[in-house]
Amino acid sequence: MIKTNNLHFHYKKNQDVFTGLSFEIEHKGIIGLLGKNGIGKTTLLHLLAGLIFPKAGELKVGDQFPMQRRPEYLSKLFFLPDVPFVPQLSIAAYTKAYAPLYPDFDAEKMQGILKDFELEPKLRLDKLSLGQQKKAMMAFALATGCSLLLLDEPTNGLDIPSKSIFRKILVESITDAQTVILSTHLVKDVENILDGILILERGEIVLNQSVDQISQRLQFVKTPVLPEDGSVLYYEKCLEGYHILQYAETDDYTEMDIELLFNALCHQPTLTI
Ligand SMILES: Nc1ncnc2c1ncn2[C@@H]1O[C@H](COP(=O)(O)OP(=O)(O)OP(=O)(O)O)[C@@H](O)[C@H]1O
Repeated sequence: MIKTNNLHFHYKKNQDVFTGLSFEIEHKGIIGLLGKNGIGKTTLLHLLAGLIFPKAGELKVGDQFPMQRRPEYLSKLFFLPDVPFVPQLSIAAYTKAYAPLYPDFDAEKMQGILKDFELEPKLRLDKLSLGQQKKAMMAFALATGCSLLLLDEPTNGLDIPSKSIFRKILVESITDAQTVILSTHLVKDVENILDGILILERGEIVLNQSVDQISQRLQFVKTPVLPEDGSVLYYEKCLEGYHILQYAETDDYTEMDIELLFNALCHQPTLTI
């Protein structure tokens, strides 16, 4: 479980990023940390990775405090930054040097993912394009078997085929014991693979629910005419007329549109889902 309680953080005085952030994530699986540019997604991942420390309040992952940077926590955690740091090593040499830090590292899995991404282990990491570096590091991250994977903007810089390979590999690789938190402002890139959604807006978590809970409570409907019965929580104009978000009144399942939900919560952060 990930728990923050009254968490405060700023880089510079009088420029607060978080002033009392409190939330809990109990479920495992793939969790999308969504929010606009500059809202604090990377900051939250850095705090979870123990790279920066809370100014006040509590941040706990299971029974560990990330800021203590205990080896037993760090060996179960992998953080993949938006722009990965890569040494002047081949993928194979990097793996040989760093895999021993992760007790559950699966070399076969790494080879399989590299193959899916069409990368040869002999390639030098520092000579790859940004997208290729991200794919190589993604392969390493998934092979670590860490119980917490923090992926910052994982699809940023990937071409269109690589984005769908990434989604497929991620879904196939993750076990029930793992939690992946992936931050993105490209919500369409991760639609359909998320188990949970965390939306950050103006220093607060405005949505923290599983996709199942959201699908049970909300309906996403396209309609030529805007209902005037007060059932509409949020709407956007579209080619077919209106794309509306409303509370589910029937058991009919509708396909979730994360972008519509995200926009609804950015416009009305107090909306109760
Ligand atoms: N090293 C830093 N020093 C000072 N301010 C910083 C630093 N890193 C981030 N910030 C500020 O903290 C706030 C949150 O930044 P953060 O990078 O966490 O946002 P983000 O949600 O990840 O944005 P994006 O989607 O653009 O990556 C922003 O106002 C940013 O300007």
